[in-house]
Amino acid sequence: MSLLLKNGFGYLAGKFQDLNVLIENGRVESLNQATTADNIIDLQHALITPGLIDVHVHLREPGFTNKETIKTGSSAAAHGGFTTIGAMANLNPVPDNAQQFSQQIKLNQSGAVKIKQYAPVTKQRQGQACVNFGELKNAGAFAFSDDGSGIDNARVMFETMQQLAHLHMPLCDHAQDMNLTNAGVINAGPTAQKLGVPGVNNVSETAQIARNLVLAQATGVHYHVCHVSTKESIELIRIAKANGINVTCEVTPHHLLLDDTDIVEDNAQFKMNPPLRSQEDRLACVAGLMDGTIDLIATDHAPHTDREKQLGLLESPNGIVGSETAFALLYTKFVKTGIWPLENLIEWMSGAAKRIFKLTNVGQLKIGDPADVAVFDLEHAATIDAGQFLSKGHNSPFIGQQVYGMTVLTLVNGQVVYRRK
Ligand SMILES: NC(=O)N[C@@H](CC(=O)O)C(=O)O
Ligand SMILES: [Zn+2]
Repeated sequence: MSLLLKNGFGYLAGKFQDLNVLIENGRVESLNQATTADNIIDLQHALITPGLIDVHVHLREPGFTNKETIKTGSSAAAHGGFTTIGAMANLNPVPDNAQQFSQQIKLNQSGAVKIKQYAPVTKQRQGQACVNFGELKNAGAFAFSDDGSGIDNARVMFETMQQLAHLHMPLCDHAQDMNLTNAGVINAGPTAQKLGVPGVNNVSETAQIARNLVLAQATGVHYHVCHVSTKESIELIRIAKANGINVTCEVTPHHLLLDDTDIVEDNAQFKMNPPLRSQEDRLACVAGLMDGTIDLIATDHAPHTDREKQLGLLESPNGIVGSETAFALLYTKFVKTGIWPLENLIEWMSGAAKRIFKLTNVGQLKIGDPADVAVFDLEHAATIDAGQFLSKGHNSPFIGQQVYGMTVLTLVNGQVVYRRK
């Protein structure tokens, strides 16, 4: 069976051009010659991109399936145009041994998109005893992360980096020194003061990155910083890169789009970790991406129940959903306004992750590649509506916003995993 995606346009050979993508046996057969196929979908001049890649999501299964499941989380990803996602290990049980990890990989196969599974760095993600890295690499770990928690013990981090350097595996760091967070629930600053809640200082992130950059340099490990959020962190990473340290980092859509001045009342839809920082920090994130200090965009999709998020800033858990809104929000805010070239956004949301994490079996809209493809409607406005989410989580600060660039179609290995009704 062949499928032709007709009358689209996409970025090819350095420019945007009309595309007619022919897919056969799950692979891209040609990009602009075909006129017929067994099945034809007329894209009506929508944008075709390589399937987006999100290296930072929380799928919650097993352990927290009231918040999300592999099925709902991966369907949400497909709805956002993502065809490959990196799933974090803050699950219950934590997949911290080969048997549990293999079980997790099996569970992940029920997903609508390709799921790369992170292994934890320490047993039970407690930051104390390291997992057996070699065993988990062999079981299929794509990278290691204790995401959700920082690793406060420098010796644990140093030994981890030594071993992962040896195994050629990335260490993905949720950089946060728990001794410095001051039990904060939003960014430290005027907004926290006004609302009368404790604030998280920038140094809780940046100090740990500083230490870890030193350790990364000493070990040569690929050190990847998850959801970077402070201007000081970005400046340190900029200097580290200039000095040849093997560091990469990601930024979330919300740290590019929002800052703590957007929090006008006690509303936990604005509570996540790291918190929305100051406007200066937000602008540093945008500048860091544009000058190459920040390598890619990842959503940190972190679903929680409606009930949990109604608890208010002090009591509710950290995190917001992101899979289903990321591309449209960023397209609308930064591309439609002329701030970013469209091809950069596509690179930051797909190609960069494939390159940096050396992802295999992930298509990039090249002839012979697996047909992992996304199609976006740049012409018509839509309103972000939690009722349309396929995620179990509705915890988004962006509900009600008008955007362009909603997903029309998502294919994984040539199979339709999302199609707009
Ligand atoms: N990013 C978040 O705000 N929450 C994440 C964990 C985490 O990274 O803290 C979650 O799993 O809910
Ligand atoms: Zn995190």
